[in-house]
Amino acid sequence: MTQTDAAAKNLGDPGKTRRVVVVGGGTAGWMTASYLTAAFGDKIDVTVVESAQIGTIGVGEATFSDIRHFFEFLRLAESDWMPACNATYKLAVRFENWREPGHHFYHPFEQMGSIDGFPLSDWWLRYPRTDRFDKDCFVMASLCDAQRSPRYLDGTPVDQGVFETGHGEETARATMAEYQGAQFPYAYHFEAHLLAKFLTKYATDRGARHVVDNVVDVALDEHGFISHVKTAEHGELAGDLFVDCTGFRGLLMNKALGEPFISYQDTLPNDSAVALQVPLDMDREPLRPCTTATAQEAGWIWTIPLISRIGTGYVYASDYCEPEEAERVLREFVGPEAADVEANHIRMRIGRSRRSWVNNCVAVGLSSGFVEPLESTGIFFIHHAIEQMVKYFPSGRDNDRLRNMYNRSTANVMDGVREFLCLHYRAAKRADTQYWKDTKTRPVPEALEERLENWKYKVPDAETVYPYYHGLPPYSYNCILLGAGGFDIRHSPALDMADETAALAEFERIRLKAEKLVQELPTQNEYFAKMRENA
Ligand SMILES: Cc1cc2nc3c(=O)[nH]c(=O)nc-3n(C[C@H](O)[C@H](O)[C@H](O)COP(=O)(O)OP(=O)(O)OC[C@H]3O[C@@H](n4cnc5c(N)ncnc54)[C@H](O)[C@@H]3O)c2cc1C
Ligand SMILES: N[C@H](Cc1c[nH]c2cc(Cl)ccc12)C(=O)O
Repeated sequence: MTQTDAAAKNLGDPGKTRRVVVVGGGTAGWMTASYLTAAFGDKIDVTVVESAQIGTIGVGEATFSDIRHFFEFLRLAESDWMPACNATYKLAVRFENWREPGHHFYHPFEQMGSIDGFPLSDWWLRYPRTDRFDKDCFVMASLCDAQRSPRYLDGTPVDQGVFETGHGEETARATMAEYQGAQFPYAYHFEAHLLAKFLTKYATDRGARHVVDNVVDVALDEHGFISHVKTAEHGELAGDLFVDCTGFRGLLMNKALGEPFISYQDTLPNDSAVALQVPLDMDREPLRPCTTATAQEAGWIWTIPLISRIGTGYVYASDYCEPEEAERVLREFVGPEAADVEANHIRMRIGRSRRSWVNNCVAVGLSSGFVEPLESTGIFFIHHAIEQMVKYFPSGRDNDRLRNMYNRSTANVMDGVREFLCLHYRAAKRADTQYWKDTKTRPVPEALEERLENWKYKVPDAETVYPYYHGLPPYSYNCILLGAGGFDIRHSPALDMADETAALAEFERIRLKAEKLVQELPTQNEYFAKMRENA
């Protein structure tokens, strides 16, 4: 649709927000364009402008289980998008060597039970069945160790309960906020550039305009609102709302509008990464249904199994490790398969924009904020931002209240995830290098210091974790604290007197359910080999 078409559709009404210009064609840009077209159809006019010269970040392949709501909102079933994105399932993050060499534990997608008002983790501290908190309290930990698929070969999902949406699995349409309390049993891994390509078609098939060009200037009016962006070859792109999806550069939000950036670097020092895309033959190599985070001397290496390749990379602190050393460590970790693969070195901007919505500009993705991908939160931030953008969508220009509510919500999500990541380093037992020694003394957000002291006496629960919505449930904190081994946590004194019968029965129920599912479920390799056969 040309700008004149948009005018003809009365899209230029100053009292309405009808023309949305998205600058950037990475995961953030195309997730935003797709979601807005799904939300508002032809009531708004969406244009995406992306540079052919400036690349996307090229990584970002593991997700939260909440991402299911994004695809459902677009009315997409897994069969619609997973094959196009070489996607696999993710049951958990597997943390290796965070406690000591050779040790691993999981942070799974599975609610943790409670007995007589006490979390299962508290009962486990009083009556530990084994030395594996994760396997004793979560069925999924055993499925991860056995590298099982979360679906049977006929496609039936492992836990029917999570799909009771009232609409059937394929057409449920909901936001993350509507599902608080429920817990889907798995998330996904997918190839980032293939997802962007898939969503480009999804959005343009539904009317979004795609302009491949460089934005060379951002024009502000006398009120500091963006009137248009100027492109190298396609003239001016006018709009009512501009979405900055330009990545770490924050072209509109931080450069044109001058919105300050709040760094998290003092508490999260990992500011660099080097990534490899390593070919994988799923007929010969296992497809572990987890994202793996393997601790290293100055950071950690991610391993993300996809249908055709492994996404892997070393996230490290440049104060402790040079890029060349990081690449050497990564290549040694991967082995000979990495020999002919080009490395992608990335400098990460850790922190967030003070505000992510200023005047008529909303930043989404890396331009809004980012923390290292230890818990796969980048795409969750995008998804949350887009849902909130629709929730607080402006009627015109006078929307201070909507903007303020949006900015508070966005800041809380990122500040909360920051705390959760800081916890990983404080809770990690290892202290064998200066990097790991420093994790024990490095400052953390003040509120977290207080929470850490409290958690030594009482496992984390809804009353004692970060109080605002940030995507992570209390059980996630228990997984990290009791998995990483660096904290001595006491059980509640009440459990010295309470009857433990029901708790011990619950541990046995978990053990038997895990045993049964490991016997019944296919491996992820078997599942996707079957899907390939049926294609
Ligand atoms: C090392 C690393 C690992 C990560 N792993 C994960 C993960 O496992 N899970 C997860 O959820 N997230 C992860 N992330 C975050 C994830 O990669 C990003 O959130 C996601 O890719 C969104 O990026 P983006 O679209 O904001 O920016 P980018 O991908 O950088 O895209 C920026 C876009 O802006 C365009 N652009 C820039 N300037 C201009 C201009 N002047 N004119 C026109 N176009 C312009 C570019 O062409 C590009 O299309 C990771 C990030 C890093 C750095
Ligand atoms: N909103 C939850 C967040 C969550 C719960 N468990 C995990 C495990 C991992 Cl590895 C990442 C995020 C979460 C969800 O998306 O499931």
